[in-house]
Amino acid sequence: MAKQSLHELEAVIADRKANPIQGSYTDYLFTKGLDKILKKTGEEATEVIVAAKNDSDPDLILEIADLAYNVLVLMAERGVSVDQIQAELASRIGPSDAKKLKERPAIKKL
Ligand SMILES: N=c1c2ncn([C@@H]3O[C@H](COP(=O)(O)OP(=O)(O)OP(=O)(O)O)[C@@H](O)[C@H]3O)c2ncn1[C@@H]1O[C@H](COP(=O)(O)O)[C@@H](O)[C@H]1O
Repeated sequence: MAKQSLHELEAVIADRKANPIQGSYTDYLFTKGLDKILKKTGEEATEVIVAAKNDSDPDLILEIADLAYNVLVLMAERGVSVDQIQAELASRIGPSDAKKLKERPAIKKL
């Protein structure tokens, strides 16, 4: 199955911002501006909550993908990168996880 990484989608969104294309939904959001992007992000977050609460709703993955796309558009609008989010998440790795990571090479040597 074809996959698209967050970095790849980030690059497409950045390209739409730099080189607007007629009919592009991403360009439509950037043209409407921050308030529209925030409104759509809030709507998509609500749709994720509704789908997650409903066991028989088949659309949870679709709704999470919509939210991820909207958050990436919001990040581009506010100048936040996927790398920055990854660095922030990495900085939160707890002491026990850091210890486990340090122990890995020692285990390999055995
Ligand atoms: N992942 C997405 C993505 N997810 C959702 N959407 C669009 O988001 C819109 C959401 O529909 P809604 O009914 O909520 O909104 P609407 O009624 O169309 O419009 P408004 O409510 O915003 O006024 C749809 O038009 C979807 O096509 C997306 N549009 C684009 N992408 C990605 O962005 C790339 C670039 O897309 P374009 O900018 O359209 O070229 C695509 O190749 C995709 O990878």
